[in-house]
Amino acid sequence: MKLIDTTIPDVKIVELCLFGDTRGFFMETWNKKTFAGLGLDLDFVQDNHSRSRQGILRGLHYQIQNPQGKLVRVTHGKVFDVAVDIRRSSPSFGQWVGVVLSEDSPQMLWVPPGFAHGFYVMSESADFLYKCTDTYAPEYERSLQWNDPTLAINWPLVDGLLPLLSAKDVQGVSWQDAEMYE
Ligand SMILES: Cc1cn([C@H]2C[C@H](O)[C@@H](COP(=O)(O)OP(=O)(O)O[C@H]3O[C@@H](C)C(=O)[C@@H](O)[C@H]3O)O2)c(=O)[nH]c1=O
Repeated sequence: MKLIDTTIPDVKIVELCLFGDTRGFFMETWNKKTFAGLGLDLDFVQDNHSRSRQGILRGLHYQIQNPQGKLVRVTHGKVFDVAVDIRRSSPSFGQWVGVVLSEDSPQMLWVPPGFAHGFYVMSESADFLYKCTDTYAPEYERSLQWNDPTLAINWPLVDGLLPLLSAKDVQGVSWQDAEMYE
């Protein structure tokens, strides 16, 4: 297992060790000690699994209190996964990282607390799994507009079609009006 840097130092791609044989493959996807050895000393308290069809965009979400760090991966399909730094005090405040995660590549993404997170489904459908460092707190949940012009995220939209959003995400707040972390 190793970490790969992204353009935002706190966001890491986690490259997994995949052992393939005639039966298929095996890989460790979470090992507290190994992660601590890589500098990510994490305590997870919730695991989530969502399934979405092509063109769905979930996000960009964050909790203004009880921020969640998320270790995310895709077990079926392909998504474009995005983390936006919304910590005012951070040198990378307002920057975003986009990474393609798919069933074909043994990679996960570490999205630390203090980031808004979202993903867009590029394949026919996708299964998205993630571990969280804090529990779901809907009263603190916020949705940041996926297509805010200040962020200008380069979503790889299939056939250039607008993504499908939840009612909540349609009401996403602009970068200008969004509550941020200090
Ligand atoms: C996120 C979440 C949702 N739910 C419920 C609330 C609701 O009825 C249903 C669907 O919730 P949502 O529409 O918020 O699900 P979704 O849009 O998939 O929300 C997720 O999006 C991605 C991008 C993230 O980063 C996650 O942290 C989370 O915010 O599931 C829980 O019970 N626990 C949870 O942790």
